[in-house]
Amino acid sequence: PVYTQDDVTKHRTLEDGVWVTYNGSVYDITDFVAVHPGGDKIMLAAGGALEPFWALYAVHNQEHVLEILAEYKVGELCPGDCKEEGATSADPYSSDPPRHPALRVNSQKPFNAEPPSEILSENFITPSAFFFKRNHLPVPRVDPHAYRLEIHGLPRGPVCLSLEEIKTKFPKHTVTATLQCAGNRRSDMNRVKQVKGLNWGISAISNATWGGARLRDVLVYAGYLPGSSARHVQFEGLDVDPTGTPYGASILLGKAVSEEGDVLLAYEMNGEDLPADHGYPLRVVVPGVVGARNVKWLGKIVVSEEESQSHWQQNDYKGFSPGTDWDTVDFKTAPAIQELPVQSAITVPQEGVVLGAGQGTVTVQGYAWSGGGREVVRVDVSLDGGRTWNVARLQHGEEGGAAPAPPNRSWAWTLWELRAPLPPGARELEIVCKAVDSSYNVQPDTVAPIWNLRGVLSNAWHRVRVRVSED
Ligand code: HEM
Repeated sequence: PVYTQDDVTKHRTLEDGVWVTYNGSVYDITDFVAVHPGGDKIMLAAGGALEPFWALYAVHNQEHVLEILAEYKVGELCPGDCKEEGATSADPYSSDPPRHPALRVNSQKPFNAEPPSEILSENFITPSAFFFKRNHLPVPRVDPHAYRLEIHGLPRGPVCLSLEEIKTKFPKHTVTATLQCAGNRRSDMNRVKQVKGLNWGISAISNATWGGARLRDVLVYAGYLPGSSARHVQFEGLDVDPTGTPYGASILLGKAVSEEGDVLLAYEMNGEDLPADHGYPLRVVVPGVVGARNVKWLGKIVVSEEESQSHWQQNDYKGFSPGTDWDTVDFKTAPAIQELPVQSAITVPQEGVVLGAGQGTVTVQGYAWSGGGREVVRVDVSLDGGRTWNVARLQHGEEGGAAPAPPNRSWAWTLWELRAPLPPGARELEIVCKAVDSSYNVQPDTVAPIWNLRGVLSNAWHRVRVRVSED
């Protein structure tokens, strides 16, 4: 039999059956779940594809694993996008791409979702399927042959480039860079007092290798010369609201033209064409700068004396005092967020888990990152709510074969780990982490003093409470 992705997605529990797909086939693995050597992690794949998980857990790249899987085959997956025709209703989201069911969805339309945090720190490079998705509008379907990028505001006059020209006229450059949503960890602020915005956990952050043309090279081609009075580079997406207004944002021209800014017009993510959710066929990647300025489905660039006048540049993505509320806020008084502050969070163990005292040690893992290319120089971890501290072992990209980042160009996150003896007799641990960047910026210890009405820039010490069993 042939099954659609929808048929597979319906099978996500032991009661309804657990189905997965692999290489175009469908498997009913309900009976295998209890005997899986890797434990109940297998349930993360329920209703979706195995490939992105097996990219994380390379132990599966062996023949005997495929032999086990073959025993559970029940049919084929409908090739291509087998959505029922006629469903192309007036819904502007009807052409959104399929997504992996393991993502934790914060909003379906527009699609906003984060990966389960326990898998976030499994790999230095986040597989694209699990990279957090933050869309403001429906995903535009762009024909790569008809695609054109317009560039305005430079001496050569309006310049228009096809995708092929962007790929062939300019050298390809790759950059490994972490993107973080301004609202990452907003749920911590919500616990202090309700804010407006998607209730992101700790996983609205991910790391990928991006490939494309340098924005600098494209601007120089369009006639950019130092000394112009322009200060900003505005970007417009091809994603539009019902009135036809596109998503828009801007960055400083200085960042865009700097030899060391590494700003890309990216057409590749992790060695493949950009996925639809990440801006196919072309997006901006602005390393060290808040996700919101990394405009996807890029249609237009304007070099200007002015910032982008878009809603998202002017009336959103700004920080305010904890004393400012929706009656008193004046968005004109705060600058648009560009570089983000130093951040870290604990991905393992998860809140509420029970550790076995018999093991004698606890392993704590997480991520740390800072904006503006500032390197993470230290991560401190406490097992007792912040009274005593240990220094975590940092894992920069080099262990994965990446070259060390030059000074002030640490665009990628740092994963870290601490293995420490369990404090004797402790029945409960309050695990805390905090990172230090190369400018010796530190994270604030509590959320309340940095609370703001939009719930952005949430970077207080991350705390996770776990219990220790008696055995
Ligand atoms: C039907 C799908 C799957 C099959 C047939 C399968 C099979 C296996 C097998 C045979 C091993 C032992 C490999 C060895 O040591 O030689 C293993 C280990 C493991 N699996 Fe899976 N697996 C599946 C899905 C998954 C998924 C979706 C995940 C994660 C989300 C996962 C996570 C793991 C982990 C972490 C281990 C390593 C455990 C350890 O190192 O002790 N597996 N799996």
